[in-house]
Amino acid sequence: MSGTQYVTPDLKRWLREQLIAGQSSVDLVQSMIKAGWQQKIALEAVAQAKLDGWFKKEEATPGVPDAAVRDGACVLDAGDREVQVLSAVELPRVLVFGNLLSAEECEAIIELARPRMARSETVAEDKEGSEVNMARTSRGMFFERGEAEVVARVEARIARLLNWPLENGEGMQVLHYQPGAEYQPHYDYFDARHASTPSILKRGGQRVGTLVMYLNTPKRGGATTFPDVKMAVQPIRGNAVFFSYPKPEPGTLTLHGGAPVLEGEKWVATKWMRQGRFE
Ligand SMILES: O=C(O)CCC(=O)C(=O)O
Ligand SMILES: [Fe+2]
Repeated sequence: MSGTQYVTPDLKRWLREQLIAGQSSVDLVQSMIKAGWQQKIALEAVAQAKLDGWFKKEEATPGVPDAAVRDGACVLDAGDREVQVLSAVELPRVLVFGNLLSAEECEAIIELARPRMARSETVAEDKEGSEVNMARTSRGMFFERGEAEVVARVEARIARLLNWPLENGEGMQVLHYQPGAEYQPHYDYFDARHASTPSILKRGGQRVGTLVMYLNTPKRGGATTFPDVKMAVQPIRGNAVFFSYPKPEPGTLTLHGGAPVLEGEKWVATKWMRQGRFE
Protein backbone atom coordinates (compact mmCIF):
# COMPACT_ATOMS: atom_id res chain seq x y z
CA MET A 1 0.00 0.00 0.00
CA SER A 2 1.31 3.46 -0.71
CA GLY A 3 0.04 7.04 -0.78
CA THR A 4 -2.40 8.35 1.78
CA GLN A 5 -4.12 5.71 3.88
CA TYR A 6 -7.54 6.25 5.45
CA VAL A 7 -8.89 4.33 8.39
CA THR A 8 -12.35 3.16 7.30
CA PRO A 9 -15.33 2.98 9.71
CA ASP A 10 -15.28 -0.83 9.33
CA LEU A 11 -11.65 -0.99 10.42
CA LYS A 12 -12.39 1.33 13.37
CA ARG A 13 -15.25 -0.89 14.47
CA TRP A 14 -13.06 -3.99 14.16
CA LEU A 15 -10.25 -2.41 16.20
CA ARG A 16 -12.68 -1.44 18.92
CA GLU A 17 -14.13 -4.94 19.10
CA GLN A 18 -10.67 -6.48 19.28
CA LEU A 19 -9.63 -4.16 22.11
CA ILE A 20 -12.77 -4.87 24.11
CA ALA A 21 -12.12 -8.60 23.61
CA GLY A 22 -8.75 -8.07 25.28
CA GLN A 23 -6.46 -8.09 22.22
CA SER A 24 -3.29 -6.17 22.96
CA SER A 25 -2.66 -2.88 21.20
CA VAL A 26 0.77 -4.12 20.15
CA ASP A 27 -0.72 -7.18 18.42
CA LEU A 28 -3.29 -5.01 16.68
CA VAL A 29 -0.68 -2.55 15.47
CA GLN A 30 1.44 -5.44 14.24
CA SER A 31 -1.40 -7.07 12.33
CA MET A 32 -2.24 -3.73 10.70
CA ILE A 33 1.39 -3.29 9.65
CA LYS A 34 1.41 -6.85 8.25
CA ALA A 35 -1.72 -5.97 6.27
CA GLY A 36 0.14 -3.06 4.67
CA TRP A 37 -0.68 -0.12 6.91
CA GLN A 38 2.00 2.46 7.70
CA GLN A 39 3.22 2.20 11.29
CA LYS A 40 2.23 5.78 12.12
CA ILE A 41 -1.33 5.28 10.84
CA ALA A 42 -1.63 1.94 12.65
CA LEU A 43 -0.47 3.42 15.98
CA GLU A 44 -2.82 6.38 15.68
CA ALA A 45 -5.78 4.20 14.68
CA VAL A 46 -5.27 1.85 17.63
CA ALA A 47 -4.80 4.73 20.09
CA GLN A 48 -7.97 6.39 18.78
CA ALA A 49 -9.93 3.12 18.89
CA LYS A 50 -8.93 2.75 22.53
CA LEU A 51 -10.11 6.24 23.40
CA ASP A 52 -13.36 5.74 21.48
CA GLY A 53 -13.97 2.41 23.18
CA TRP A 54 -13.19 3.46 26.71
CA PHE A 55 -15.04 6.69 26.80
CA LYS A 56 -18.25 5.64 25.04
CA LYS A 57 -21.15 6.42 27.35
CA GLU A 58 -22.59 2.92 27.60
CA GLU A 59 -19.32 1.53 28.90
CA ALA A 60 -18.45 4.58 30.96
CA THR A 61 -15.31 3.93 32.96
CA PRO A 62 -14.86 5.74 36.26
CA GLY A 63 -11.72 7.49 35.04
CA VAL A 64 -8.20 7.06 36.28
CA PRO A 65 -5.72 9.04 38.32
CA ASP A 66 -3.69 11.50 36.25
CA ALA A 67 -1.68 14.69 36.65
CA ALA A 68 -2.57 17.95 34.94
CA VAL A 69 0.21 17.85 32.35
CA ARG A 70 -1.68 17.93 29.06
CA ASP A 71 -1.38 21.71 28.87
CA GLY A 72 2.39 21.45 28.85
CA ALA A 73 3.10 22.14 32.52
CA CYS A 74 6.76 21.55 33.47
CA VAL A 75 6.20 21.89 37.20
CA LEU A 76 3.10 20.88 39.18
CA ASP A 77 1.84 22.17 42.49
CA ALA A 78 1.43 19.11 44.71
CA GLY A 79 0.36 21.13 47.75
CA ASP A 80 3.45 21.17 49.91
CA ARG A 81 5.96 20.63 47.09
CA GLU A 82 6.63 21.53 43.46
CA VAL A 83 6.98 18.37 41.41
CA GLN A 84 8.75 18.31 38.05
CA VAL A 85 7.32 16.59 34.99
CA LEU A 86 10.27 14.85 33.34
CA SER A 87 8.45 12.76 30.70
CA ALA A 88 4.89 12.11 29.59
CA VAL A 89 3.72 9.23 27.39
CA GLU A 90 0.12 8.82 26.20
CA LEU A 91 0.05 5.10 25.33
CA PRO A 92 0.73 3.49 27.71
CA ARG A 93 -0.07 6.39 30.04
CA VAL A 94 3.26 6.92 31.79
CA LEU A 95 4.45 10.02 33.63
CA VAL A 96 7.91 10.44 35.11
CA PHE A 97 8.18 12.90 37.98
CA GLY A 98 11.21 14.62 39.49
CA ASN A 99 11.51 16.02 43.01
CA LEU A 100 8.43 14.20 44.31
CA LEU A 101 10.21 13.31 47.57
CA SER A 102 13.04 15.05 49.41
CA ALA A 103 16.18 13.10 50.28
CA GLU A 104 15.15 13.28 53.95
CA GLU A 105 11.73 11.79 53.20
CA CYS A 106 13.33 8.95 51.22
CA GLU A 107 15.70 8.19 54.10
CA ALA A 108 12.92 8.37 56.69
CA ILE A 109 10.74 5.91 54.74
CA ILE A 110 13.65 3.48 54.29
CA GLU A 111 14.50 3.59 58.00
CA LEU A 112 10.88 3.04 59.06
CA ALA A 113 10.60 0.10 56.65
CA ARG A 114 13.99 -1.54 57.20
CA PRO A 115 13.22 -3.50 60.40
CA ARG A 116 9.97 -4.82 58.89
CA MET A 117 11.25 -6.20 55.57
CA ALA A 118 10.33 -9.78 54.56
CA ARG A 119 10.64 -11.75 51.32
CA SER A 120 8.13 -10.28 48.82
CA GLU A 121 5.07 -12.27 47.97
CA THR A 122 2.72 -11.98 45.01
CA VAL A 123 -0.97 -12.78 44.70
CA ALA A 124 -1.39 -16.55 44.40
CA GLU A 125 -2.74 -17.72 41.04
CA ASP A 126 -4.70 -20.77 42.12
CA LYS A 127 -5.59 -20.23 45.74
CA GLU A 128 -6.64 -17.38 47.97
CA GLY A 129 -3.89 -15.33 49.56
CA SER A 130 -0.31 -14.64 48.56
CA GLU A 131 2.78 -16.74 47.97
CA VAL A 132 6.52 -16.39 47.52
CA ASN A 133 7.37 -16.18 43.82
CA MET A 134 10.74 -16.55 42.08
CA ALA A 135 9.73 -13.80 39.62
CA ARG A 136 10.00 -11.36 42.49
CA THR A 137 13.24 -11.56 44.41
CA SER A 138 13.00 -8.32 46.36
CA ARG A 139 12.06 -7.96 50.03
CA GLY A 140 9.12 -5.85 51.06
CA MET A 141 6.65 -4.54 53.63
CA PHE A 142 3.41 -2.54 53.69
CA PHE A 143 2.65 0.57 55.71
CA GLU A 144 -0.88 1.22 56.88
CA ARG A 145 -2.26 4.32 55.23
CA GLY A 146 -1.27 7.37 57.31
CA GLU A 147 0.78 5.18 59.64
CA ALA A 148 3.61 7.67 60.15
CA GLU A 149 3.77 11.42 59.66
CA VAL A 150 6.08 11.18 56.66
CA VAL A 151 3.86 8.50 55.09
CA ALA A 152 0.73 10.62 55.58
CA ARG A 153 2.48 13.70 54.15
CA VAL A 154 3.57 11.85 51.01
CA GLU A 155 0.13 10.26 50.58
CA ALA A 156 -1.56 13.66 50.68
CA ARG A 157 0.93 14.96 48.09
CA ILE A 158 0.28 12.00 45.79
CA ALA A 159 -3.51 12.43 46.07
CA ARG A 160 -3.19 16.05 45.04
CA LEU A 161 -0.66 15.41 42.27
CA LEU A 162 -2.68 12.61 40.66
CA ASN A 163 -6.15 14.02 41.39
CA TRP A 164 -7.22 10.81 43.06
CA PRO A 165 -8.80 10.44 46.52
CA LEU A 166 -6.38 9.52 49.27
CA GLU A 167 -8.93 6.94 50.48
CA ASN A 168 -8.62 5.06 47.16
CA GLY A 169 -4.93 4.41 47.75
CA GLU A 170 -3.62 1.17 49.19
CA GLY A 171 -1.12 1.34 52.01
CA MET A 172 2.34 2.22 50.69
CA GLN A 173 4.57 -0.73 49.91
CA VAL A 174 8.36 -0.59 50.28
CA LEU A 175 10.59 -2.94 48.28
CA HIS A 176 14.31 -3.55 48.67
CA TYR A 177 16.35 -5.17 45.89
CA GLN A 178 19.90 -6.44 46.47
CA PRO A 179 22.26 -6.96 43.50
CA GLY A 180 20.69 -9.56 41.18
CA ALA A 181 17.18 -9.06 42.57
CA GLU A 182 14.45 -8.15 40.12
CA TYR A 183 10.71 -8.06 39.57
CA GLN A 184 9.92 -9.71 36.27
CA PRO A 185 7.41 -8.04 33.94
CA HIS A 186 3.83 -8.20 35.20
CA TYR A 187 0.61 -6.20 35.30
CA ASP A 188 -0.47 -4.56 38.54
CA TYR A 189 -4.22 -5.00 37.98
CA PHE A 190 -5.84 -8.16 39.33
CA ASP A 191 -6.38 -10.93 36.83
CA ALA A 192 -10.05 -11.99 36.70
CA ARG A 193 -8.94 -15.62 36.15
CA HIS A 194 -7.17 -15.90 39.50
CA ALA A 195 -9.05 -17.57 42.36
CA SER A 196 -8.13 -14.82 44.79
CA THR A 197 -9.38 -11.90 42.65
CA PRO A 198 -13.07 -11.71 43.72
CA SER A 199 -12.19 -11.31 47.40
CA ILE A 200 -9.43 -8.78 46.62
CA LEU A 201 -11.86 -6.67 44.56
CA LYS A 202 -14.27 -6.38 47.50
CA ARG A 203 -11.84 -3.87 48.99
CA GLY A 204 -12.00 -0.89 46.63
CA GLY A 205 -12.36 -2.61 43.27
CA GLN A 206 -9.65 -2.84 40.64
CA ARG A 207 -6.32 -1.08 40.72
CA VAL A 208 -6.26 1.67 38.10
CA GLY A 209 -2.90 3.33 38.69
CA THR A 210 0.59 2.74 40.09
CA LEU A 211 3.17 5.17 41.39
CA VAL A 212 6.66 3.77 41.96
CA MET A 213 8.81 6.18 44.00
CA TYR A 214 12.58 5.78 44.01
CA LEU A 215 14.01 6.06 47.51
CA ASN A 216 17.66 5.75 46.50
CA THR A 217 19.79 5.63 43.35
CA PRO A 218 21.44 2.27 42.59
CA LYS A 219 24.83 2.47 40.87
CA ARG A 220 23.75 0.35 37.90
CA GLY A 221 20.60 -1.49 36.85
CA GLY A 222 17.19 -1.54 38.51
CA ALA A 223 15.27 0.49 35.92
CA THR A 224 11.51 0.19 35.78
CA THR A 225 10.91 -1.22 32.31
CA PHE A 226 7.87 -1.24 30.01
CA PRO A 227 8.64 -4.06 27.56
CA ASP A 228 5.66 -3.35 25.23
CA VAL A 229 7.12 0.03 24.35
CA LYS A 230 10.75 -0.74 25.13
CA MET A 231 10.96 2.03 27.68
CA ALA A 232 13.15 2.18 30.81
CA VAL A 233 12.87 4.64 33.67
CA GLN A 234 16.05 4.98 35.68
CA PRO A 235 15.59 4.86 39.46
CA ILE A 236 16.81 8.21 40.74
CA ARG A 237 16.23 9.13 44.39
CA GLY A 238 13.19 11.36 44.88
CA ASN A 239 11.84 10.71 41.37
CA ALA A 240 8.87 8.51 40.54
CA VAL A 241 7.18 6.79 37.62
CA PHE A 242 3.40 6.71 37.36
CA PHE A 243 1.24 4.66 35.00
CA SER A 244 -2.51 4.09 34.73
CA TYR A 245 -4.76 1.40 33.26
CA PRO A 246 -8.47 2.16 32.88
CA LYS A 247 -9.25 -1.52 32.34
CA PRO A 248 -7.52 -4.68 33.57
CA GLU A 249 -6.30 -5.51 30.06
CA PRO A 250 -2.95 -6.07 28.35
CA GLY A 251 -4.11 -3.51 25.75
CA THR A 252 -3.21 -0.84 28.31
CA LEU A 253 0.45 -1.66 27.47
CA THR A 254 1.25 -1.40 31.18
CA LEU A 255 3.31 -4.57 31.35
CA HIS A 256 6.24 -3.49 33.50
CA GLY A 257 9.02 -4.86 35.69
CA GLY A 258 11.96 -3.96 37.85
CA ALA A 259 15.13 -4.87 35.94
CA PRO A 260 17.84 -6.70 37.90
CA VAL A 261 19.96 -4.47 40.09
CA LEU A 262 23.53 -4.80 38.80
CA GLU A 263 25.49 -2.74 41.30
CA GLY A 264 24.39 -1.18 44.57
CA GLU A 265 20.91 -1.68 45.96
CA LYS A 266 17.46 -0.35 45.12
CA TRP A 267 14.70 0.87 47.42
CA VAL A 268 11.27 1.84 46.08
CA ALA A 269 7.93 2.76 47.61
CA THR A 270 4.90 1.77 45.54
CA LYS A 271 1.47 3.34 45.83
CA TRP A 272 -1.37 1.50 44.10
CA MET A 273 -4.62 3.31 43.46
CA ARG A 274 -8.01 1.60 43.40
CA GLN A 275 -11.23 2.58 41.63
CA GLY A 276 -13.00 3.03 44.95
CA ARG A 277 -12.26 3.50 48.63
CA PHE A 278 -9.73 1.04 49.97
CA GLU A 279 -10.74 0.40 53.58
O1 LIG B 1 10.75 -1.91 41.25
C1 LIG B 1 10.22 -1.45 40.24
O2 LIG B 1 10.81 -0.69 39.47
C2 LIG B 1 8.81 -1.86 39.89
C3 LIG B 1 7.99 -2.24 41.10
C4 LIG B 1 6.64 -2.80 40.70
O3 LIG B 1 6.38 -3.11 39.59
C5 LIG B 1 5.60 -2.98 41.73
O4 LIG B 1 5.85 -2.71 42.92
O5 LIG B 1 4.48 -3.39 41.35
FE1 LIG C 1 4.23 -3.61 39.39
